[in-house]
Amino acid sequence: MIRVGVLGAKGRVGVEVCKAVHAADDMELVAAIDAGDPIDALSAAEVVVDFTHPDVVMDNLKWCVEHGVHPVVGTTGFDGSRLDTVRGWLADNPGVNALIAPNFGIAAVLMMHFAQQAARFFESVEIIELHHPNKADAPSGTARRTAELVAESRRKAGLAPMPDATTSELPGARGADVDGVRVHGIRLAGLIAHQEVLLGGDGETLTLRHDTMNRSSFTPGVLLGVRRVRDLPGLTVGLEHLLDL
Ligand SMILES: NC(=O)C1=CN([C@@H]2O[C@H](COP(=O)(O)OP(=O)(O)OC[C@H]3O[C@@H](n4cnc5c(N)ncnc54)[C@H](OP(=O)(O)O)[C@@H]3O)[C@@H](O)[C@H]2O)C=CC1
Ligand SMILES: O=C(O)C1=N[C@H](C(=O)O)C[C@H](O)C1
Repeated sequence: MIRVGVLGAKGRVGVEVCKAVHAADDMELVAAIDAGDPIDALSAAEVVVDFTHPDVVMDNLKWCVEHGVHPVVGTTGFDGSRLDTVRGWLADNPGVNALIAPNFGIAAVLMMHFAQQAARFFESVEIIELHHPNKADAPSGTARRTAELVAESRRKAGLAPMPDATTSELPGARGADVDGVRVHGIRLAGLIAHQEVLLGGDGETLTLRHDTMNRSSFTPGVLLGVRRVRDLPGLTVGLEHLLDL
């Protein structure tokens, strides 16, 4: 049995993670912590799943690593500098591993993978992410990561910057620039989490679209991460590394 703790246990995703861990034959839910609860309850866990908030996730991660607990993190807000900080903590605490994934949905991971594969064939790529209005961060972690993967593919293929003749714009009208890729964020009541990657070339376009219909869709990926994190040395970023893509 894997002893699992959950941080953000009363949140939209945390509730689903607790249910999934509870239902798994090979896991025991030893701690379910939310804001204001003492974190020490997590000492009984081997693996901790974090779905909290970008403002608190670094403190949570530090606690886990320093207490020999392997974190599996779905919380977003990670940039290169935060990831380097986590790598430093892990280097100081050998034997502890961490998995951070901007999206644990299998279809979302495939969408990112397909975008990365397709990017080198197109002059233009832009990303539209659409989420519920209670989301704290923009752009979404998934969109940020997709843009980085697209940019990496374009660099490897030696592509020129994307054509864009805009010389006059209202601030924000062209979205955020993530590694040279434009990302547009929609916050709309009724939505959960959705993303389109638009790829354009000479006389044709390709649109990759992913839709999250319910938050239980994240739990198979989370459980996979919980089962595997102890055997993944150091920091792993992205669920794709656990899938045979
Ligand atoms: N990687 C993935 O697949 C996915 C990632 N996410 C990300 O996960 C994060 C959470 O999303 P969501 O569930 O919608 O958010 P919610 O706001 O619904 O849930 C977060 C929960 O964490 C609690 N919390 C806040 N601070 C702490 C703390 N220090 N310790 C323990 N619990 C705390 C919050 O309490 P309170 O409300 O009282 O502050 C809340 O109950 C976001 O960053 C989101 O982008 C979401 C979906 C999928
Ligand atoms: O906040 C959310 O809801 C989601 N957050 C993650 C992100 O920022 O990419 C994953 C998914 O989009 C849902």
